[in-house]
Amino acid sequence: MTNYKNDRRFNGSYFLEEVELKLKKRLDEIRKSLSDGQKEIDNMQEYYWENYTEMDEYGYEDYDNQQALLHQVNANQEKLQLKHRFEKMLDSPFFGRVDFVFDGEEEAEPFYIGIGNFAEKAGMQPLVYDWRAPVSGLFYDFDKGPAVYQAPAGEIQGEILSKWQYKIKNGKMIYEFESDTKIDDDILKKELGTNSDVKLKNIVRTIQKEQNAIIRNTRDRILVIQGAAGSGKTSIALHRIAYLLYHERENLKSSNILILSPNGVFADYISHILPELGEENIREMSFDLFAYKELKNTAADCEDKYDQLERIMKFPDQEALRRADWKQSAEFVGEIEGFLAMLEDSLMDFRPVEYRGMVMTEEEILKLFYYKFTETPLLKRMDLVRDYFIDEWETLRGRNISDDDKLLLQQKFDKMYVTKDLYRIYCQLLEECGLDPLSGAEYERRKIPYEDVFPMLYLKYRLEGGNHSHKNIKHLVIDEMQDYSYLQYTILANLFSCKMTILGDRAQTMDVRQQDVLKFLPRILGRDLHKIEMNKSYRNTVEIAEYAAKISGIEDLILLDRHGKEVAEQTFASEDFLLDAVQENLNEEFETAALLTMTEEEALELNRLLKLRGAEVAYIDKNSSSFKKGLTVTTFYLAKGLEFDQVFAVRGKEQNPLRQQAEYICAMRALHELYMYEIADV
Ligand SMILES: Nc1ncnc2c1ncn2[C@@H]1O[C@H](COP(=O)(O)OP(=O)(O)OP(=O)(O)O)[C@@H](O)[C@H]1O
Repeated sequence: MTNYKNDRRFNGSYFLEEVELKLKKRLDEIRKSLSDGQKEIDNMQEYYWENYTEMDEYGYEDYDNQQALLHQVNANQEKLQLKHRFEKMLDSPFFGRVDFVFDGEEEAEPFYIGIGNFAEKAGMQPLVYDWRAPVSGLFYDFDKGPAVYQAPAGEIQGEILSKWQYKIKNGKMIYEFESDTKIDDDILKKELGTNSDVKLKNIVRTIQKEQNAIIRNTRDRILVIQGAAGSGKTSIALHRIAYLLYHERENLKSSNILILSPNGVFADYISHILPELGEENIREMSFDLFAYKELKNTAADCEDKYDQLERIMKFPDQEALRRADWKQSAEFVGEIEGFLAMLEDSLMDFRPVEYRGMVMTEEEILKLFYYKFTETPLLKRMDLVRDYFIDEWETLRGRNISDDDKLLLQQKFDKMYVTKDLYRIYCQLLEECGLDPLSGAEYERRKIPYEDVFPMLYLKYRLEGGNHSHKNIKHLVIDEMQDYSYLQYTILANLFSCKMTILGDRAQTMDVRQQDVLKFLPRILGRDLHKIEMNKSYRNTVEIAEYAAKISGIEDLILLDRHGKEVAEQTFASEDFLLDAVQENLNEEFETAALLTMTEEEALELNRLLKLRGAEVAYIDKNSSSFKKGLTVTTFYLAKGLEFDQVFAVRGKEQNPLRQQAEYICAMRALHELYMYEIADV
């Protein structure tokens, strides 16, 4: 074996200089080619406008021109993406290196790993490998010694001689060292010890082995990750998407992926990771918002999930809680199904239809309705009977029915439904179940309570058929899985039959009881779902995580050995004293801090008092779409999924049924310092 240590390729600093030169050269070439490409596009357009009147009458020439133009535009678009990636890489071309000897060979090969592939010329062997490339798996999964990775051609075996980690900033080597262990704990602690940001960080430099296994899992159709707060679920889900986009780029585009996320602030918080990893951003949607849009023709307004939470905390009524829970359960889905079977008769008032000499008897209608079109959802079925009638009439008479008459016929057939109003039908369902119907008869006065939003949506789909606008979605990501009910998953399973990554933490359920969705998910999504548990928490210091674990009763949490200040608990006589303490403890050296309350009313009041003191604060409400550096005031439920360097949590009142979960959620938002405050009852 040659002394590979003398080879310049094995010296990170030399290699950095070389790569930077080559990156710059390649960037110059791309810029030139982009500008040539743009000139070509301009020329093509000019040629088109000058000549289009003389092009052949069949449009062949026109078509060829358009195709050539499209081809050039696409080529430029690809070059532009490459340019963005290389510009980013110029700042930090690589962060790791594995020296690997392939089985049967003598010499080691250095594999440098960065956020993207980089080769001196397109098609040449990369100088730097994308962190998602097969060979990069060596960096995340193995120590020194025998190692394997999965290449497209099969398993590649060999030996890792050494592993290196680098920190490069603005093109300068900040540090480089050889590390024996997987991803050195010291580096991880250093990364985690830094201040938080208003955006979630990318973790490519320090992905852990168990996290890597989830990111690179392409085998399982449905992957469910139950992970403790701060275990990296959201980070992993986003890196997994980047990985899948890289590996399945032939048939998976960013437009084929959808994230179901809890709210706008969270969506903004995670929005930059994919672009940072060189991928396009993906669509994000709140399931609540989706439901409201679907029901906008049924009622003028829908209650918000957060309004329901506020009500539970302010007026805890056991009976109401039980009812709301029941309406989201498998049992209620069964009730709806029973009701639907009954509706087949009770909703109908059949009568013969006569039109210009042709009569369809009641018996004929019944036959079509209950036999021929029985598979069609109830509220859509009569349309088929009507179309059948129109078809028959037009065939017999040899002429078409006018649009006005068709409308008239539609009214005749529609009259056979006692009502087509989903809201009224839903009220009937509630009455059948012995519950009070909803109030407000006219559309403008209707506001659907949150507990009825998804049952009504379920009923709508069963009566009218599902929404098919998501047919192009090939991968669905559901974050905060514990906050979706049996009924919601049933609806989701009907809307999406694609691959899914589902992640959450039962200890952070925003309900009175913790919910383990894994108890019912296999029944809804199929038995082939794969469940993974993650108990290691990365976000907080040991002091904070241990304190939070006590609140929730979690015992199996594994903590990274990062220490900080003890958690401070204090009771104050008034809000003013509490705010004095917040302002005293606010540390300017941190980037972000949050004052978290249980209810919106408390958050608004503390925000108002802080503003009166002239403090610079940002307030997050349910319509906010981002959060800012400095101090933020909000409720625990809107802070879910986010993290802050310092957290000042204001504990709830004893009778608040969400108190335990809320305190756990607040505590786990803190990276470095946690203050648990209380205002004494007077
Ligand atoms: N391998 C890693 N390297 C560096 N940082 C990591 C790693 N894994 C997780 N983190 C950090 O830990 C913190 C928590 O990650 P993330 O928000 O993804 O966790 P989560 O499980 O979704 O948390 P929660 O359920 O509380 O919202 C983030 O700051 C993230 O950057």
